[in-house]
Order: sequence, then C-alpha cells, then structure tokens
Amino acid sequence: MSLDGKVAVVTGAALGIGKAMTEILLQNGAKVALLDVNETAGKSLCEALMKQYGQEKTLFLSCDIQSEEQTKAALKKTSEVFGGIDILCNNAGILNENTWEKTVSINLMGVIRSTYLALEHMNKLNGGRGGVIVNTASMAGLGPLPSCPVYTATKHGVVGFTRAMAAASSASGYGIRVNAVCPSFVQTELFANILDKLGQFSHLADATKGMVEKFGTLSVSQVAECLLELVTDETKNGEALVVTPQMKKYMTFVNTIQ
Ligand SMILES: NC(=O)c1ccc[n+]([C@@H]2O[C@H](COP(=O)([O-])OP(=O)(O)OC[C@H]3O[C@@H](n4cnc5c(N)ncnc54)[C@H](O)[C@@H]3O)[C@@H](O)[C@H]2O)c1
Ligand SMILES: CCCCC[C@H](O)/C=C/C=C\C=C\C=C\[C@@H](O)[C@@H](O)CCCC(=O)O
Repeated sequence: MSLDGKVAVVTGAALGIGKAMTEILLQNGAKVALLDVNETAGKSLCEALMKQYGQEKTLFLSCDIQSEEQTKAALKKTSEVFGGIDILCNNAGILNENTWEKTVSINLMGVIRSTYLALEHMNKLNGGRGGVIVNTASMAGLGPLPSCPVYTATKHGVVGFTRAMAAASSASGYGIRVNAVCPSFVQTELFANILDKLGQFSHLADATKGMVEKFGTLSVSQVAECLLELVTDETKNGEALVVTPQMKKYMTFVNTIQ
C-alpha cells in the first residue's frame, strides 16, 4: 500500500515511539493527525513538522484517549480536515503500577475506544475507505514482565484485541487490517522513568534490569520501521510483529483449544 495521499492518525504522537511513527508516515507521503494529551510537546512537534513537510500535511489535536468526547471530536476533526482516515496508530500508553487503573484506562480501554470510534470513519460498510490499524503492544503483551503485572495485562489485552478485531473485520467485510507491533525495551521517556513506576514490585527492579541487559534497547526509529511494514504490507492482518535489537519476527500463536 502506498502512503501517498493517505491519512493517518497517531495517538501519543508527541514523544517517543509515536513521534517516530509520525515522522516515518510523513516521510512516506501520508498526512498525519497527531493526537496527544501533552499539548506543549504536541504543538511544538507539529509546528516543526509543518515547516518540514508543509502546513497541509499535519494537524495537532489535543486528545486524552481516556475521553470518549475528546477522542470522538479529534477523529471527526481529522476527517473534516483531511477528508477521511486510512491509518490508525494506537500508540498512546503509560506504565505505572502505582496508578494501575489509569494504566488499564489508557493502554487497553483507550485502544478499544480509539479503534471503535475510528471504525465509524474507516469501515467500508459505513462509507469509509477501509485501511489499517496498528496497535503498539509490547513484548510484555506476549510474556510477563514480573515487575509490571498490570502493564503486562494491558499489553496482553491489546494483542488479544488486535487478533480478534482482525478476524472480526475480515469476517465482516470492513476492509480494515488490524496488527500489533511488540517491541522489547525502547529508549523513550516511558522507559527512562521506569524505576519510579514499579510500585509494590519495586523490589524486582534488578530482575528487570537483567532483562534489559538480555534483550537490549531499541531506537524509536527501529519501531517506526516495523510500523511502516505493517501499514504497507497488505498481506498482514492479525499479526503480532515482535522486534528486539537482535531480531524481528511474526509471532505464531498455537490454538491450544483443539
Ligand atoms: N518504551 C518502551 O520500552 C516500550 C516498549 C514497548 C512498547 N511500548 C509502548 O509504546 C507506546 C509509546 O510509549 P513510549 O515509550 O513512546 O512512551 P512516551 O512516554 O515516550 O510517549 C508516550 C506518549 O503518549 C502520550 N500519552 C500518554 N497518555 C495519553 C493519553 N491518555 N492520551 C493521549 N496521549 C497520551 C504521552 O503524552 C506521550 O507523548 C506505549 O503504548 C508503550 O506501552 C514502549
Ligand atoms: C521495565 C521496563 C518496561 C518497558 C515496557 C515495554 O513495553 C518493554 C517491554 C520489553 C520487554 C518485555 C519482555 C518480556 C519478556 C517475558 O515475557 C519473557 O519472554 C521473558 C523471558 C525471560 C528471558 O528470556 O530471560
């Protein structure tokens, strides 16, 4: 799939992985709506991207994906300004075991909310153009991070939601592919601040550091390249693409209920 003329929405676009996703989508010809709760960083990035790619290519919308109203309004505005939505990158997320309800609210409920609201614009059965949704899960969506059990649960939920939505879309004729990218550790603010976020599991920090040493850390650009692959390869639907500094592979899931 060529990105020329396509319209993308990136949640959590202001920093980290979302910023890199925004940049690679713009580099490849897409228009991008940047959604983020961090207005300062979002507006600053959008202004810089407008200078680099043109005013007509980017739009920043302040949006907390925990809010149905804000998310609905941001997607509506995106469609009004750019004429529709072809790509949704559900990237916004946090890690904080101290505020685990908020972690669930953003990482899982926010992904579900953004997906369902975007379907109203993307679904071919609703007059949409179809397209692709990529959810930023994590390797912690495929196996446990003992120091972050709730974060792990949210990312497992994102992987399961991705696979089920992909099957539902295919069976229903929505014309929308749904995939997940599952990075290991990535050099971002989320990763840098982790030691304050483990709550009752802070005593497991050293074990987590051991996993970081084992897996290494990715750059945000490496994750953005995976996004581009999942967006442009129209054969990919229901996939979980795992990426570490050492490898990149599509997960195979064994259906144990047989
Ligand atoms: N950094 C890692 O090691 C790593 C690894 C695998 C997956 N991930 C996932 O990647 C995604 C991006 O994380 P990151 O590392 O770039 O973090 P980050 O903190 O650098 O960036 C996250 C962005 O999301 C925004 N955001 C947070 N809550 C929001 C909300 N309620 N509504 C809208 N925007 C919101 C923040 O303002 C920020 O701009 C997350 O889903 C995270 O779980 C991160
Ligand atoms: C504490 C930093 C959290 C960053 C969150 C982010 O989502 C990154 C997660 C990165 C890696 C998660 C790895 C999880 C691995 C386990 O499921 C299991 O596969 C580990 C196996 C243990 C081993 O091989 O040593």
